[in-house]
Amino acid sequence: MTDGVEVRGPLGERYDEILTPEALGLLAALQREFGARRKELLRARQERQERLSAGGTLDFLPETAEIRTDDSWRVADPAPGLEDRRVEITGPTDRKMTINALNSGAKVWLADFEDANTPLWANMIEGQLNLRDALDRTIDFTDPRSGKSYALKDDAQLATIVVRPRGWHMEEKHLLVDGEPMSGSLFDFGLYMFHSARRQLAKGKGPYFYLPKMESHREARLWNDAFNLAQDILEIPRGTIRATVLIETIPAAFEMEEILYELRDHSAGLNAGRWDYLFSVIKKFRDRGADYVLPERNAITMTAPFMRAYTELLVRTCHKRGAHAIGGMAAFIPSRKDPEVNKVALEKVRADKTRESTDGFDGSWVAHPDLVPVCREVFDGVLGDKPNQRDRLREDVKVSAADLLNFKATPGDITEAGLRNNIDVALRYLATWLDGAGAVAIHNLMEDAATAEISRSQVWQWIRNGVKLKEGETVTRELVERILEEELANIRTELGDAYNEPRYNEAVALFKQVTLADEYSEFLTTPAYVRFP
Ligand SMILES: CC(=O)SCCNC(=O)CCNC(=O)[C@H](O)C(C)(C)COP(=O)(O)OP(=O)(O)OC[C@H]1O[C@@H](n2cnc3c(N)ncnc32)[C@H](O)[C@@H]1OP(=O)(O)O
Ligand SMILES: O=CC(=O)O
Ligand SMILES: [Mg+2]
Repeated sequence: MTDGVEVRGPLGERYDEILTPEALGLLAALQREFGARRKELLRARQERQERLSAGGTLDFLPETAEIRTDDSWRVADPAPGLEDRRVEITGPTDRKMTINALNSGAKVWLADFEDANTPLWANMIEGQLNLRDALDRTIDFTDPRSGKSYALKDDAQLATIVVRPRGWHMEEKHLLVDGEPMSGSLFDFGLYMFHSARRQLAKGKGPYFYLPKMESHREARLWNDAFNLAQDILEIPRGTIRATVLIETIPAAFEMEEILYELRDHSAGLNAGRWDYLFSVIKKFRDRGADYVLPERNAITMTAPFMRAYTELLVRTCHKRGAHAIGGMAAFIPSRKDPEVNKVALEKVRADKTRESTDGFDGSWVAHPDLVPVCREVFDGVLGDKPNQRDRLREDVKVSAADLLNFKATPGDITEAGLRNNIDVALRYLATWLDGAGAVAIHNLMEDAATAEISRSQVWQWIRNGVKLKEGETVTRELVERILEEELANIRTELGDAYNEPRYNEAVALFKQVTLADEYSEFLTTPAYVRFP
């Protein structure tokens, strides 16, 4: 037992290999050093929210202008395995998907403890075991249901692993340090560092991370300090870690350059996390009336002026500082059973990746192994043999604060079908999440924590602002409750024997909590997490 550390989660098979006294010692050191600062930064988010709800706005920070105008600094050179990132596959860390993702032909695998993951204790610990086993090449297994066997290809053919820990808002309630639940971010980061950093270095790569849902450069500084402490404790040189930051909140879009600067010795660039970005826009301006109400989710595309402003600025900022700019997730999922669905998905993804590669992104994300070839082909078209296009400076891009906040120019409506879709998708997703899976295909689209946040937040915002549907009816609690019952009945009929009554009952309760309550829940996953043992 490590002093002051209490493991509250059950100890499954081989958990002791992950929760060693030395690993717990690193977690305790990280939590003790940074736990209070994390809470302060979360309070700062709240204060900014209060200012926005009271009519304030967002702008580039005057106090950091010097960082933006100083042309002399650049981020670290790309680390081994991260020079060429033209295709990145994302996904959860269960055993089968770990092998499939590593074998997929993508350059990078984002091993996800965030949007695509339900933070069940078992998922968190077994995910770490799977990552470690993959590095030791002891992960081969046979699926007991299908009988299919899985094995890793040769190391040279495997994707580079980049781990995405949970965001700063999440806690790991199964691990108490001095009586308090520790930060989920530091838990995921610390365990991966402890078990996998040296293994990665032995393979000529390194401990690499994707950092989610940040709202300010001060949060990036916290990560940078955590990197330095972990590297010092583990006696790994500072600067070994590399981290790509997801720009996926609207406040962070105003601090891209400062975020790169804070992490410059550890930076591996920025990624345009479009789904959480949309969620953040809705969340931050949720109380601000009609001018801030976006069209229904499926109507908002990456060509909406405010989305273009954000992605164009991201490429410009990254390349100015020598950093990679990585594109986001097109949600269309291919099908091995339905050729028409497959064709549509491939066309949509091709169009999305074509826009990104033309804009100057150095690579992009896919959600499924069958999308790797199309993404690779599109980026091959602009990159050829070059590993990236960081030399495309995009000095033509001029983006103002008003461009980033230009929500009014977004084409699209709010219809009853849009409201029904938000309710239906949120219910199905919540039932899946509560069952332990954080990503699922619904109506041929990938759904994860970020997309579900958009659906439930739109419902809350439309009620709060008394939005009128295109058909004429005003969105009220009563209307949402009526449609909820209707959509639930449809799901029950469609699923038949597979309908899981208790799970859906729980999903309904959670949905009501996060859409009908006066008070807005900052994150869907916070009240959802309370429902786990
Ligand atoms: C907003 C954001 O943050 S985006 C990033 C976070 N979201 C994600 O990462 C989602 C990643 N994608 C997924 O989880 C999955 O693709 C899903 C849940 C959407 C669909 O999965 P499935 O229903 O299993 O798809 P499907 O049946 O077509 O899968 C075919 C095979 O590909 C595998 N596969 C599918 N997606 C992935 C993936 N992302 N990584 C690894 N393997 C995958 C499946 O395991 C399956 O393998 P098998 O043939 O050996 O059994
Ligand atoms: O994490 C990615 C996103 O789009 O959200
Ligand atoms: Mg996200």
